[in-house]
This record gives sequence, C-alpha cells and structure tokens, in this order.
Amino acid sequence: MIPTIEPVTPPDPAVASHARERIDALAKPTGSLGRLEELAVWLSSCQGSCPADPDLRPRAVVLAGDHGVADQGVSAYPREVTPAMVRAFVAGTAAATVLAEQHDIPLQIYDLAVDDELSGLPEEVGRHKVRRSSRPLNVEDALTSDEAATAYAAGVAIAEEQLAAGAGLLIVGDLGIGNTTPAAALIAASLGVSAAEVTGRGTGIADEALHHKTMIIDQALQRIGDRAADPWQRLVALGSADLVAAVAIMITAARAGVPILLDGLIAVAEAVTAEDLAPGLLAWCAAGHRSTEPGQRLALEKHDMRPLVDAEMRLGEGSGALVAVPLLRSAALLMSRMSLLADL
Ligand SMILES: Cc1cc2ncn([C@H]3O[C@H](COP(=O)(O)O)[C@@H](O)[C@H]3O)c2cc1C
Ligand SMILES: O=C(O)c1cccnc1
Repeated sequence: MIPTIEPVTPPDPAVASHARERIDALAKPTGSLGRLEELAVWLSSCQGSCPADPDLRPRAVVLAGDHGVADQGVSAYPREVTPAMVRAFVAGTAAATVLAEQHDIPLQIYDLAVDDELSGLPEEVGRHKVRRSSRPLNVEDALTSDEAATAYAAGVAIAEEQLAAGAGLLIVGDLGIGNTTPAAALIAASLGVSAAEVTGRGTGIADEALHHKTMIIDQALQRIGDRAADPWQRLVALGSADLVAAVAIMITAARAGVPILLDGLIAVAEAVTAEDLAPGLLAWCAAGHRSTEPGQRLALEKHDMRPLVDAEMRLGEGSGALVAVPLLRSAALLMSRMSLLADL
C-alpha cells in the first residue's frame, strides 16, 4: 500500500513580508545582521507570527538503521558500530546527545532497522522497529512496498508524538553504518545527476573504496532505471526503514506547521525526497550546516538553500543542526527584542 501523500502548504508569505519590514526597521544598518535576518523572516513565517517567538521548543529524534549495502566495502567502519552507538545514545554519550543536552533539547533515539535485538534498552527505543537492516540496494530493492509503508506509518506516529509533546522546531538525525550510500543515491535520483557527483567519503573511506562506492551507487541507479522518476519507488528501491520514516516525520511536521532544521547528507537526502513526494515541504526547512559530503552541498545548491554553519562537520546524528540552533534562537531574539530605529 502506497500512503497518500498530499502537497504541503508553504509558510504564510504575508507574515514573511511583514517580518522583512520589521527586520529592516530595527535599530541597525539595513542588512547588517546578515543571514540572521533571512532566518528570522523564515522562522516568523513558519510560526505565522511577527515578531518570531524566541521560545523555539526544539526537539530532536534520531532514527537508527542498518543497510544491506554496508557489507560491500562502502564504509570505513563495521556495521556492529550501529547498535553500539544506539547504546551510546541511550547513555547520553553520543555527539548528538552531548550537543542536545548542551542546548537543552529533548532527544529521542529510535531503532527503526538496526540489525541487532538491542536487548535491555528502554522499550521506547524499539517501539517503532520495522525490520532488521535493509537489502543491498545495488542488487535488489532495499525494502518491499509493505515495509516502506510500515516505515512511513512509523514516521507519522513518531512525528505525532513529537507534536503532541509540544515541538516548535524539529531536528531529524540519522544513525547507521553505510547510510551515506543510500542517501547519496537518493540525492542523485532526485536531482538527476550522476553517482560521481554525489558520492563522498562518509566515515572516511580512502580513494579505492570511494571509487567502489561510486560504482555501487551507479549500479543501484542503473538497476532501478525509470523508477527513479517516482519518489516513492526511489524510497522502496534505494532507501531503508529509517530513511522512509524520516521522510514521513518531515512531511507530518511541516503539514502541522512545525519547521525543520536540516542536518547533513542523510537529512538533506530525506528532505529533497520529501519535497518530491510532497511539494512545498522544503519551504518549512532551513539548512543547519554544510556537510563535507558533495551530495549534500549539491542538493542544497540546487534547491537554493544556504547552510547556516560550515564547521567542516561530517557526522550526521543531527549534530550539524544541533550546533545551528543557537543562531536560530539569536535571530528570533533580535527580532523580538531590538528597538526600532524610528523609536530611538
Ligand atoms: C562511531 C561512529 C559514530 C557515528 N555517528 C554517526 N555516524 C555516521 O556515519 C555513518 C555513515 O557513514 P558511512 O556511510 O561511511 O558508514 C552513520 O552511522 C552516520 O550516522 C557515525 C559513524 C561512526 C563510525
Ligand atoms: O553529512 C552527513 O550527514 C554524514 C557524513 C558522513 C557520515 N555520516 C553522515
């Protein structure tokens, strides 16, 4: 069953122009707050109010899953790292959990498709599990259509929980050895570009493995042929339960009027696929950071999205979005607290 996915109404342009006027009227030279100005305008239009509310109520979810393709020499690390990292998340010692704690952002890790029982962890972690791993995308479809539909429903459920908990801004992070391969493949299919243009070193593979990874992505794209034109077919063929669920989370949040701060390659792959499925989605997204991954860079450029932070990070987990949250908060605070030039 293919879920019915409607387009997303973009944020209110009338609020955006009101916000632009206010920013220009603040006690500062026009344009002097640079990128923070467009950020404040975006946030204001997403919130539907001017000035923007600095109480962002950000929340983060990280979706973990393994990938069949990870056995084919595409990563610098073995797949056993994925379950070990899920445990680090639960312990609060993963990079993303450290950053989330620093910024006081609730973060929940979910196992969507880790190839491990992950026994002994809180029940919440495994509540949305779809299957163990996905199939190797260069050889066969990563998911069945039913598995993809189950993963989509899991993402909708996760988003609804976050919305019910009061999310005002959502970060979707990834975790899973091998996942830069499906993410790059999804970006190539969405943008209609070659494997060579999107394939990066992920966790840090050397030249030979990079060449091999490019070939695997090319094989996957050749294998699916014309199906690449259909974003749902792309998810079934090239995705994974965690990637599909993340797409659903983004679409559900945007439809409910909750903006999304994007992370690196994986989050951007999810967002561009979500845009293809539900046009209007990307207008609810801001690019948190620029990853060193070429596919992320290219996708952001093609969609005219400028990342807030460029700290040469290449981790995933939502880390690049988490470090950008203070900038977003600053943008909203400035807009709401600064005096107007005319009132001085
Ligand atoms: C210890 C460790 C922690 C991570 N946290 C995120 N990733 C990131 O790197 C992986 C993707 O890169 P590739 O496609 O090259 O495998 C994913 O787990 C992603 O979340 C990690 C990777 C490792 C090794
Ligand atoms: O950009 C990312 O999200 C990324 C890069 C390398 C490894 N994992 C994630």
